[in-house]
Amino acid sequence: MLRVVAAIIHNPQGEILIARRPLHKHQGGLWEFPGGKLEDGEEAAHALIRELQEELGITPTSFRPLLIVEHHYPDKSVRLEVWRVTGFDGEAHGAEGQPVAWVPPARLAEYDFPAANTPILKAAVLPEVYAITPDPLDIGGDLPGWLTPRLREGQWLLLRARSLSAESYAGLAAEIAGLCQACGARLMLHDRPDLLAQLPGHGVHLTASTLKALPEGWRRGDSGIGAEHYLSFSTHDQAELDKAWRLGADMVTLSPVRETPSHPGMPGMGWECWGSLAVGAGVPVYALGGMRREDVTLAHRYGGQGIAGIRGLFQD
Ligand SMILES: Nc1nc2c([nH]c(=O)n2[C@H]2C[C@H](O)[C@@H](COP(=O)(O)OP(=O)(O)OP(=O)(O)O)O2)c(=O)[nH]1
Ligand SMILES: [Mg+2]
Repeated sequence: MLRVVAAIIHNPQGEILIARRPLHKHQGGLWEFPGGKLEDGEEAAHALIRELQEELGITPTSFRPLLIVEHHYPDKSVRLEVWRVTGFDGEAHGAEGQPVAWVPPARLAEYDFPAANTPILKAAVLPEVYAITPDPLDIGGDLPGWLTPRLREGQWLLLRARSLSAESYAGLAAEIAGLCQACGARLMLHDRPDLLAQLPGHGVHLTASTLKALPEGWRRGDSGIGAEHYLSFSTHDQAELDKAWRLGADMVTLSPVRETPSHPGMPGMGWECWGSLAVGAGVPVYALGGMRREDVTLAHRYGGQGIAGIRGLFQD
């Protein structure tokens, strides 16, 4: 397997840098995230710095692992180790004569990328905050009413409502899908891939017990989860993270970072342990368990995509 590093580089305007692969190269003519092959015995972080200096004339100063994608082309297999770069020295330009472009994340879909890039393009637009709805019972029953003033464009929402029957959940999900669509928010269904077909939902979040029950040969299509949908799993340890990655997760939550009132007696793993798991997960990881907004910075420092949670993550 060919080991490659690739970079999602952000500028202060929130745009992402892409480059066009020279025609004569593998996957030539398609757009890519700058990067290249590791040299023998080279560390990934070193390769990242070297490739960005060679290809763009910049030196990354702030970066972290984001995801790992293994893809089999008919002619070769690649392992793309994708990093997020949020700070760099120098002015990015096509140092090897290749066209480059700064693109707002929402417009990446207008460019043609190699097939291996599908999960990378999905990861590129993931938010920092993955908000989980409170149970309707805990906020007086009217979740749509509670959500309406709190929903924001670009927000991601996991609709969790454990107190509802399967049928009531489907009805509520339909209503909230409408609210999300109206304001440009994204809806993740809780453990209900069966509803994806009828709802303009964006994805599904499967619990750790569902993950455990899924056979190793499971593929997302088996449950009606398309390549365009986001697939997320709840995980708590290395074994669950590994399985989520093998089953093709686009993102995961990893918990509990801290002990929470909802799981008394379940001690938090703490940031050090959380970070050591998140960095090697191969998939964007959200910290869950006692999160406050200001914890986003910590989640990033420890190699995560951001934070997930219920209380404190909705703006009033
Ligand atoms: N850098 C990069 N490579 C990608 C992406 N998607 C994708 O399938 N690839 C594949 C194409 C290539 O087979 C491989 C990267 O090799 P490369 O041609 O960039 O390697 P390099 O920069 O070291 O180039 P060279 O020394 O061979 O000229 O990974 C992507 O987004 N970025
Ligand atoms: Mg390259």
